[in-house]
Amino acid sequence: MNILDKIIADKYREVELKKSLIPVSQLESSKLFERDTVSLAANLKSSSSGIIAEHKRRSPSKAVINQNLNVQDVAVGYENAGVSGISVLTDCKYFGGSLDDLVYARASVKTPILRKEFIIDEYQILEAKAYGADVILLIAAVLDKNQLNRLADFAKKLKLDVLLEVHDLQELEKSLDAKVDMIGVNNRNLKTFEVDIANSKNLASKIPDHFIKVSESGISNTIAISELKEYGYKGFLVGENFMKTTDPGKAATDFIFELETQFKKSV
Ligand SMILES: O=P(O)(O)OC[C@@H](O)[C@@H](O)c1c[nH]c2ccccc12
Repeated sequence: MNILDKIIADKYREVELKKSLIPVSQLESSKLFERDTVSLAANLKSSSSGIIAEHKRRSPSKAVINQNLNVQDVAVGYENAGVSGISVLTDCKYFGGSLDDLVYARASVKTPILRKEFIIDEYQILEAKAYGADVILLIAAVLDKNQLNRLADFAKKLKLDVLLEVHDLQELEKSLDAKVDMIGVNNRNLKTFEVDIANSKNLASKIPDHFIKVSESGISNTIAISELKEYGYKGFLVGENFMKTTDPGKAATDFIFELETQFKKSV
């Protein structure tokens, strides 16, 4: 069993347990359930920085990244830096996150928030909405075509944006019928942890133009972003590069400043 299989096997058990503890009616009665969501896709279409900055304490590929920070401080720092979106990991066992992280981040910022989770069931989408997310992630590697289409439609009905993540051509082809705004190409293979930005470049031309293209993982400098922009990418998901510092908000501010300076030089 690879790590992704293990995560998903655990996730099915976790979701069954949660369903038995907290009924859907309780999620639907959350105050945040009524909140008007903010669109990440719309932000990425406008001339925003395109940076989606992630709160990630640890990961199976890197062990500890940063355990000393407060999610609210990180979220506010990212918002002040001018990011287009904030991604909050909610998986506990492998990433050290929680739904509490999501709700605390929500309480601190207006920027669209992505619930970064291994979603396999509608119940988790209801949770995302109830805890204040604007966007959910769907991972093509762990869902069949029917699940992808069904979960994407369910999220859209709740007025949540969907970022559909693929890693290779086969996953991309399986995803093309889903009614989502954004396709994310993960530069990290979730089964082997190998990271290569070239993955985004290679798949770019295969993604139809009506999807907003997002490049995910392993982005550690602004040159990589300039290159990815030439391939049509509008969104850039950056985690570790910010989270490994003592002040991720400052790291994001410096990064976006550098990006803008680079852009001005090139025009
Ligand atoms: O820390 P990085 O290399 O900048 O990567 C961020 C993000 O792309 C990564 O955390 C991620 C991409 N897809 C995922 C799916 C599940 C968990 C995590 C992820």
